[in-house]
Amino acid sequence: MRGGAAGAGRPAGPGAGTQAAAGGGDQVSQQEVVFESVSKFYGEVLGVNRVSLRIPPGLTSLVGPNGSGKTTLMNLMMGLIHPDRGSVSVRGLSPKDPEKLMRICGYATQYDAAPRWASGFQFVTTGLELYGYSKAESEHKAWEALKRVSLTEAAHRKVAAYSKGMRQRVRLAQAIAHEPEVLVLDEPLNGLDPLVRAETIALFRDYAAMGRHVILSSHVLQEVDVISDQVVLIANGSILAEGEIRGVREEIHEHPSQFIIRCRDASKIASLLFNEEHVTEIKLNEDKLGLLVLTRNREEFARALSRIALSGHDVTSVIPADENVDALYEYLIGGGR
Ligand SMILES: Nc1ncnc2c1ncn2[C@@H]1O[C@H](COP(=O)(O)OP(=O)(O)OP(=O)(O)O)[C@@H](O)[C@H]1O
Repeated sequence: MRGGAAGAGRPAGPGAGTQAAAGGGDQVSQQEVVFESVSKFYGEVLGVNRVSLRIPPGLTSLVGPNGSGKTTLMNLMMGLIHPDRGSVSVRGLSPKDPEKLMRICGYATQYDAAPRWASGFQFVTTGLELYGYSKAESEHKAWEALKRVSLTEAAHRKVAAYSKGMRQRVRLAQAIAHEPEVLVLDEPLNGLDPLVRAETIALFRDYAAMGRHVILSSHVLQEVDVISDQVVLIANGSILAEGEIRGVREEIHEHPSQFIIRCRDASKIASLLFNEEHVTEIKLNEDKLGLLVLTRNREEFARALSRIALSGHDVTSVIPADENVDALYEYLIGGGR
């Protein structure tokens, strides 16, 4: 199902079973968010490409650089956009049925959407009234939600006077106010100070512990790795790796590096490198003067090649074949640097 992000192949990894399995049982999908071979284009621009994913209840983080497709996946789940190909279902519901979907979903976009003229309390209450709750019910639920995000003191102040972190929290309050089973939050930890961040994460964990879905996005794996039950790494509209963090980290660490070797006798060097345990694949050039080597261990590869050169084989040059892929993995694992 790969879309070939930056040309990366995906090694088989342990994962948490979030990868879509063909013909998954209907009973299971009633409890999951399912993408089946979903593609979405914005005109010529790729949003996501052939994404297949099963997200079980719990806390799942979508992680990837700017423009990788995180918001597109969230908007597809919430029925704000529809796939060009494939299908999406959210706990058995189609996103094309917004009335039912909105009853079980809460969505906080990354945009600072709360109207400045309203107080935090009015903003959350109005949202609930639109869901059909009575005024009294709406006010009660709004107050409870504002309590959950520690905004009761500022509840009657205008949103215009809120800090960035407070505006982030009032949107979270609006998303949780009707106690949805599926909470989708686009970059919800942006702009929060450490104390509020810790409280917010505790709220997510409480939600997840109740068997609900909490699906959030982040640019930075390190921001969400320890808090997530599963992570989904996205680049260029395709899933790079997904599952429990340990398995995903292993996949990243073990992703093969590619090198092009130019040399006099490529067949001989290929046969010597083939004995190395870290070498996963070798392709010989037709001219027999070059080869492409995939290795899981750059240091071992460098040592092996030095040994080969020192034993009299002529190696003209060695160049990394795909620095973009390496840089992407380094970005993901290195905290978005
Ligand atoms: N409305 C749109 N019109 C045209 N292209 C779009 C639109 N929305 C998204 N895209 C493109 O689709 C791709 C995926 O974008 P998306 O917003 O899903 O990524 P993202 O991972 O959420 O990025 P960020 O971290 O910056 O929010 C990008 O190339 C983006 O430019």
